[in-house]
Amino acid sequence: MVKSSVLGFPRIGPNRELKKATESYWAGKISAEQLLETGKSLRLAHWKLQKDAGVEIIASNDFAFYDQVLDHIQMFNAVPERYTNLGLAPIDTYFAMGRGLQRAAAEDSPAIDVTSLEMVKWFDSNYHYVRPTLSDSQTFRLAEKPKAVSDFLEAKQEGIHTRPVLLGPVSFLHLGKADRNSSVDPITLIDQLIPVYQDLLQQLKSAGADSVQIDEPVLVLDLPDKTRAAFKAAYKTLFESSNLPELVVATYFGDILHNLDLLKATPQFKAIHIDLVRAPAQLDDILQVLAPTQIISLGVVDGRNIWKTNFENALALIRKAVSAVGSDRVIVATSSSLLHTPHTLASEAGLPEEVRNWFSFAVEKTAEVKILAVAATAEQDVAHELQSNKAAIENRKNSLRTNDSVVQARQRELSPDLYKRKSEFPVRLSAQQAKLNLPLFPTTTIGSFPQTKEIRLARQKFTKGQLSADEYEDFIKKEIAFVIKQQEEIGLDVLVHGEPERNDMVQYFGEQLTGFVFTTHGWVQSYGSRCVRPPIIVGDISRPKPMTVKESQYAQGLTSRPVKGMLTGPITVLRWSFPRDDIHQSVQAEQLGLALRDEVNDLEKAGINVIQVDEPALREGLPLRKGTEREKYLDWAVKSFRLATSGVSDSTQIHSHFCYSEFQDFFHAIAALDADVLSIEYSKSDSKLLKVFIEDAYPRHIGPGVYDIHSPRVPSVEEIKGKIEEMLQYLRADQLWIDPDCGLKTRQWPETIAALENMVAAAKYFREKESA
Ligand SMILES: CN1c2c(nc(N)[nH]c2=O)NC[C@@H]1CNc1ccc(C(=O)N[C@@H](CCC(=O)N[C@@H](CCC(=O)N[C@@H](CCC(=O)O)C(=O)O)C(=O)O)C(=O)O)cc1
Ligand SMILES: N[C@@H](CCS)C(=O)O
Ligand SMILES: [Zn+2]
Repeated sequence: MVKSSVLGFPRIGPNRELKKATESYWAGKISAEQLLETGKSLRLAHWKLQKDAGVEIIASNDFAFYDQVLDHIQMFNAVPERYTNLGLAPIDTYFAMGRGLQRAAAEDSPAIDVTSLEMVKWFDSNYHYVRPTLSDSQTFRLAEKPKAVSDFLEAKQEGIHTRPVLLGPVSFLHLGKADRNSSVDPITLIDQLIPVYQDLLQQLKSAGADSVQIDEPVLVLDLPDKTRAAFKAAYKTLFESSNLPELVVATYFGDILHNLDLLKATPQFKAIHIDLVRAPAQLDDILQVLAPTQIISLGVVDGRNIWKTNFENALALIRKAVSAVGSDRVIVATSSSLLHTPHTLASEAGLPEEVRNWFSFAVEKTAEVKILAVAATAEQDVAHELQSNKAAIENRKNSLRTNDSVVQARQRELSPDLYKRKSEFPVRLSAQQAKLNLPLFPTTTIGSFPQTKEIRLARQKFTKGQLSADEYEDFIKKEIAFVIKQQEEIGLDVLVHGEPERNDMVQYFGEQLTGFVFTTHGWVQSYGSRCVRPPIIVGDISRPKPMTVKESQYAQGLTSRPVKGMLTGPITVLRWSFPRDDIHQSVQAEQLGLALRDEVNDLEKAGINVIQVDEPALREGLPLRKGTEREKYLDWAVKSFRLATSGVSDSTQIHSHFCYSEFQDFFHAIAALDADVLSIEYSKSDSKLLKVFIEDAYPRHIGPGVYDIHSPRVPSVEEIKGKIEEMLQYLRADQLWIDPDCGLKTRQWPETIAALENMVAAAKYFREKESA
């Protein structure tokens, strides 16, 4: 019998119960016990719904209060000393690593001030994980009550037999980094880590787990030889241990053909899971190398998008595997964890019926794996489901909703001059300076200011019709006026309007463009308690009318300082939405580039002289492996940005922003954007990262972030001065801008003002020093 399997389920709950409970706990409104209770009820609900759907292989330990990698850091006692020293309860140590902790001294406790561990993107997704941060004297020790074991037992107690999921040792180390003041290469710690896995796996076996899913997603990457060697040696040692459960190695987000020898060398894995949504062509080769009793787990239901699975295509792959190895050695599965998909379509009352029938969220995908597993050997038992799937796929293919002849005609007429600014940077810079007259070390922010409870509530009231359009507009105007006043008082040089009118930097644009539809409950976790509701691209995209001009123009009218117009770039809108899978993403990016070009030009016409086009997702879109695909991607991605930004005059200053600092592997593309000013995330990075700007003699302006915005802690003036000093080792004073790592929407006002005041003071110090 072909079994069905879900590699992991979204944990936030149908109504973001986890987010609400976690934030309430942080605010001191509920106890740790109440938070743990919410976690437990979500886990049980999610296991139960999978069981009720008939899924045979259900994951446990896929739940996390903040992040699953952070869970492993704590489970292996790989917690840096600066957190263990604080004497906090385990759950608070956990959150301190996730989000930092700053607490004033009280009678019975000293002051606490720790930054968070670095958070980075999980492969090419919009999810962030907490990076294992390891020291030269690193040791690992299994927690007394490992979470993977207690979660397994919790499910068992409810009569649900699960397959625990662990992040594998090679991925754990490969995704980690050396702590500051350490230089350890994480993968060299593998021999110390393996005994911990041995112990954990044995404990899981004793608890009753017959099989464990061990995720080694790094197998889809180009791995250095030392990491490949570590994989072979680590699993050789593991498989020599007695009393282990069966191990299923899971890979996702790409093919593993370039690392196939590693799997050939480890035939003891009971099963191999592969992502056939991303890389269907790998199936043939994998089938060739399966060991005689090894099982193949086929990831045919997309864990990264919301489209209904094309059952006919999926069944073709499943049948191929069944005929090669027999039905008992085939599992039908989600391509990856369903973490990246919203909870259920059942909550979406507002979607047009035609479109709704094209989608499948986590609950519906859970049903899909089961239907496909049954269909593999007993098609007639699910004939009705197969028929309605076919009808939905056909309906989407033939829908008029997807085609807009005007957009398509405009795309056919694009000429090379649309991608080029009028003059080179030096000419533009003089024109911009003449207009803006900015000091050395100009200060600015990245766009958003605190999205307060009042702002969100006002928007909610407006959406529900409890506030009229005029009332809402007045409310937003007041917010903008407040933000402008604060910035003037703080002494910033280039101001922003603060983005109070935006629910999210992508959703807001999607809502104003044709070709998109929206959910009301389609939340997906982005990091920690933060969620996003990605819009869904269903058809050709265009901009019926200006999207941001009113707010920017209003803000500019309130001040004599320049106000930056603020847009989200084509690649970021594309990647943080659920894209179409029926046309190439480059076509969608081009449509977005054109829509944004119109907006940039309209902003300029409205008197906005500085325009920022955020592209934080540019890096995420980079194919995970090196090679020609990367260059092809970068070519169309850069073009879409240039299409959006090249229509302006020399004196209009184009900024772009990236909240990551890893440019090394595609710096040429960042340079090719030809933006006048780049702001990048930097505060938690090694200063050597800036070397790339010197090596390439980067001529334009750069604002590496001087403080972390994910944490409520306020950086001191001295701390910020230290950062600027570091930057000056690599960047010229006349090209350096001073700004935070990213937008301030998740912060509260008091810490925002305090941090920005310190930032401005630090900038002024260098400004004076330079002109002395
Ligand atoms: C810059 N980042 C972003 C990413 N992806 C995006 N799509 N957007 C981004 O900004 N990826 C990388 C990073 C990740 N960073 C963040 C930072 C912050 C958030 C965040 O704050 N998310 C909010 C939800 C934002 C939103 O859509 N808000 C809506 C709805 C608000 C809401 O919950 N309303 C309540 C009622 C009001 C109340 O009680 O508060 C409700 O509907 O029940 C809005 O503002 O209107 C979050 O809360 O998690 C995400 C990613
Ligand atoms: N302008 C946006 C960029 C976030 S990446 C903001 O400030 O929130
Ligand atoms: Zn950012």
